[in-house]
Amino acid sequence: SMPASEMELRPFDPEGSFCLYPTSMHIEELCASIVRSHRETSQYRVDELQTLRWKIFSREEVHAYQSKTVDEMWQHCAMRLTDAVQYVVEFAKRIPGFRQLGQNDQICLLKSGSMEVVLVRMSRLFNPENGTVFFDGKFAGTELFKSLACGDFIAAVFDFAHSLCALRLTEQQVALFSALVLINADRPCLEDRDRVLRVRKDMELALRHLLHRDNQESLLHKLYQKVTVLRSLCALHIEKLRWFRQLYPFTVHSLFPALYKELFGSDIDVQSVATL
Ligand SMILES: CCS(=O)(=O)c1ccc(CNC(=O)N2CC3(CCCC3)c3nc(-c4c(OC)ncnc4C4CC4)ccc32)cc1
Repeated sequence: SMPASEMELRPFDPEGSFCLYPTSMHIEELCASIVRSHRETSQYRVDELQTLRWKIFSREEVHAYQSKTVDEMWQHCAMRLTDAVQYVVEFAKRIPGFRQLGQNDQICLLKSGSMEVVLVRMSRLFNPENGTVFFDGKFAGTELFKSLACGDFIAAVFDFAHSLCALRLTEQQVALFSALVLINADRPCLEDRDRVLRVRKDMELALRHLLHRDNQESLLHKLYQKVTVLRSLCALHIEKLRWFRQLYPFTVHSLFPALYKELFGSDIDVQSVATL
């Protein structure tokens, strides 16, 4: 988090909490704009997920998933993931300041951060009462993903969703935390780190402002701890992806063109997409 000294340096009048950096928005407006972007780009609203809680996969349906080959189940999951990643791309494009970054830095932040945001959003899809997550239209337990042959990874994903769920974040807090996860000035692939850092500082201010307003400042360090877990989960994910790609090179190859054509539409090499 930002040391107090830096807070003083920033042009910032306590009354209006007006910050002069690129977004030239009041922090209140910045919060409202990020929350709106999150709502507009969430595949499911929280109240919809509430009404769907009772829709759980039957034994036969679970068995059908478990009967898929490793290759088929990875393809199926990849499609679900690619849908989710496309919504995250839309969210990113609506974050004030993101579109003002260089094109390569926008792609760099998305390549390195979209999986982390998918994981943050997954906590909204998680039902802690029965440890299931909303996937493919119903709620599924870890056993549904057995044929992925990544039991340890899926268990870690569910554990993370459970632990984030336990913080009982509001939609606004999820929105601002997602923006903070995405606008990360430490990504190795960045070209203009300082520009990203300025947008990042606005995201930090917005989150601190919201947590102060919600009288939940104690959440801030818990959220920063979650960022470390996110990083390790994504590293584990990339390990699994590499393992899978060695086993099924053609499956992965057929997957990627759809992804980067859809999401990035620029001539980045397939290798870099694989690190998504
Ligand atoms: C991105 C395109 S790509 O570069 O071609 C690409 C890259 C990686 C893969 C393989 N990983 C994968 O499929 N994963 C990983 C993760 C778990 C950790 C993060 C997202 C995940 N999660 C789910 C999943 C859910 O898994 C438990 N539960 C609910 N929803 C979802 C999806 C968000 C809709 C569904 C698949 C899925 C495939 C394709």
